Amino acid sequence: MAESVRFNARVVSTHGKHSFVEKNDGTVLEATRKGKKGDVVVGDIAQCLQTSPTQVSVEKIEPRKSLLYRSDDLRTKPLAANIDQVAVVFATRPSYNPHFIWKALLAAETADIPTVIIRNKCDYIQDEAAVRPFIDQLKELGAEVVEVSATKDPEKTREILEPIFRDKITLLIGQSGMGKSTILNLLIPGAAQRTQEYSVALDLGKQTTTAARWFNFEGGALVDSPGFQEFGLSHLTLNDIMRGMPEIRDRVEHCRFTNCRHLQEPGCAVKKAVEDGEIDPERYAFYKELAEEAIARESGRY
Ligand SMILES: Nc1nc2c(ncn2[C@@H]2O[C@H](COP(=O)(O)OP(=O)(O)OP(=O)(O)O)[C@@H](O)[C@H]2O)c(=O)[nH]1
Ligand SMILES: [Zn+2]
Repeated sequence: MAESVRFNARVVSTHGKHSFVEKNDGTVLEATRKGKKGDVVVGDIAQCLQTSPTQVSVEKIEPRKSLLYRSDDLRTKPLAANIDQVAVVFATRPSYNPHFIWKALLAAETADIPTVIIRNKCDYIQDEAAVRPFIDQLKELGAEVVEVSATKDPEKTREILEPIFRDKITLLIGQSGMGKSTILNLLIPGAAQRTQEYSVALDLGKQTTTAARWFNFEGGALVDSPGFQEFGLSHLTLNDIMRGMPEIRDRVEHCRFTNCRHLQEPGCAVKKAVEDGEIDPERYAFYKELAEEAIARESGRY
């Protein structure tokens, strides 16, 4: 093949310095990025220059329609690019962390990406009473929630999820063990095995695939992210947090001070709503924790 062949291709997985891109015809090629490290994100459209029959060099990344981040104390990492929606999978067993789901909602809201929440394992009917208030609250917060049982009723699960995922690029996230892989494999048989093939091709071993992976699905795509227990938000500002929580955002105009941070300020409409039982104390505690962290970060920065 001529060395000067150039084309655009989708980044379907990243592994440190290496990534894989998929051409329109379905061919997957190994890609390297010269000079710049770590700026290739799953979901990116990469301008490629073919360097061998199986390899390309990424020359440039096309402008992104969206970019979702997650962060820890040390750094902020892009999770996926160009996604249309985030699907958060959770189940009552093993136990879920409400903060994980709230943080995912907040991160997506800040990145201007809609969210759908998938409650899996609804065959555990004995957990129904405990989980219902949480689901009702998610709906009140404006989230779309669907309930499925990927192993007990795969047919129905497919019926519910197909129309949600069709023609869209969806990032799947969830804490470990919630059934994300089961759902992915139900919709795209063999998806989990394909993930391993990438690692084998690069001789990376099974453990090294830690970034997101792209799978074409019915005119759109499912992007699988690694199971993680925490969804860090240290890239958000205090303003992002206030604007990203509907029950805070809707009350700020009634606070006495226009720059109210809803912590110790007198005449705060948010704190009043907590006292009056209109805002869930747990949601306020979640806000307070994130807000205090953001304030500490912002004051440390200047
Ligand atoms: N009872 C029940 N079990 C399920 C359901 N869906 C998945 N499971 C089981 O839950 C366990 C975890 O499922 P996985 O699909 O591996 O979970 P995951 O979210 O991909 O977890 P990680 O691989 O750690 O990210 C497996 O034993 C599944 O068989 C369900 O609808 N009901
Ligand atoms: Zn206030």
